[in-house]
Amino acid sequence: MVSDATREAISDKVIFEKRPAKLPDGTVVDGLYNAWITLNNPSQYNSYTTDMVKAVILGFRAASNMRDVNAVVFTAVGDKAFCTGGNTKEYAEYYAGRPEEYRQYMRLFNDMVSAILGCDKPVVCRVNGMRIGGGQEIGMACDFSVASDLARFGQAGPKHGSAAIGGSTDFLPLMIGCEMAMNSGVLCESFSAHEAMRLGILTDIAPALKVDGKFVPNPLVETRMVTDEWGRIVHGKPKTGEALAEGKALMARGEVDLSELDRKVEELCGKLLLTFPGCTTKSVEELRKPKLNAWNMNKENSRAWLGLNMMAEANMGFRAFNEGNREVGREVDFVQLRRELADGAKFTPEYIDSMMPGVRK
Ligand SMILES: CC(C)(COP(=O)(O)OP(=O)(O)OC[C@H]1O[C@@H](n2cnc3c(N)ncnc32)[C@H](O)[C@@H]1OP(=O)(O)O)[C@@H](O)C(=O)NCCC(=O)NCCSC(=O)C1=CCCCC1=O
Repeated sequence: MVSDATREAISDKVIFEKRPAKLPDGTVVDGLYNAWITLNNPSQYNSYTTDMVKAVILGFRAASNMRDVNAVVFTAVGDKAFCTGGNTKEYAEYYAGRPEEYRQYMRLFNDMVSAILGCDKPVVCRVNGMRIGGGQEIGMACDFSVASDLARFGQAGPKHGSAAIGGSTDFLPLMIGCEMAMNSGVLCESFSAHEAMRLGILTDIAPALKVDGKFVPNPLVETRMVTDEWGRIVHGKPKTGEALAEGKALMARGEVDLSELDRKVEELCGKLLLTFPGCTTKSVEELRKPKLNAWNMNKENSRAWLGLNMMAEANMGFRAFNEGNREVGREVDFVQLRRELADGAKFTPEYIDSMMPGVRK
């Protein structure tokens, strides 16, 4: 149930809140609200469990129907992660080897993405930290994203036994271009908030590190618009060498403060408030169409493939992440796997067990 209460937990790990709407200058507006839907699973980087997916759907549907709600803010607890996708513990310990149940789960996941894309209010993703895997997918389904400049963005599928077909393969080519989409969706190379902004998946970024009481830009990445010796833009790329060491030292001295992120999110919601509601909804609906069309074209096939893949690579990859650790690693030995598959290895339970990190010395 979602009521008009100001704040309530709609599952043990999702909070629904109606916060008073504000004008762009911060003045509170009586009788109007923004609905905040907050993932609350910080110890697992705000990854979503099945129950959380159900609650997110409920939250979006409820906010969509509330006539006094201006916009929806989708965010998460803490400053580490917005969301790192599906809960790998649940994937590894429950869904691995259960293709039909995972297919049912994917009905819910698809409904979550569709609930965001079909929300009758503009949706703002408040990116409080890393947005990875399915987290990136539900984030990109939102209409606007405003991020902490310490956040990182990327996919995990092909490293952990999945494919980024819960939205990213639909949205990324449209939003950042096919080539960078390949980089992210296949190689799983993550990018910084500065790079994400430059590539076009963020509306704005906010400094989040305070050193000696002052905000400083992310000290781990290059923030100047400069090129390397070969003429390639390095803005947003990780610093290296001495600059990186200095950046890390600054990071260690500072503290994370998301107040500037909150100010920017409220300001954006305030700008939305100063528009005709019907015209804004229509504009949002139209501007969503490229994402929605791509999503609707592929989501059912993707669901079926993901279900069956829980017998093979997902079974192996998510278990490897879940059963591995920093010492033995959390990925399979891809070269060994490829060699053995080329020799005809089958995805039997014994073979999957034997591929867990640290099992074969
Ligand atoms: C790269 C990471 C996101 C961050 O790495 P790092 O900063 O080194 O942190 P970790 O030590 O790895 O993680 C900290 C603790 O959080 C737990 N954690 C992180 N992510 C998850 C998760 N998704 N589910 C459950 N728990 C998670 C981690 O285990 C640590 O806890 P511990 O107790 O062990 O200390 C890295 O964390 C990472 O790669 N995470 C997994 C990302 C991932 O594979 N996500 C699922 C992708 S697939 C997906 O989302 C899909 C969506 C719909 C369609 C189908 C699909 O596959």
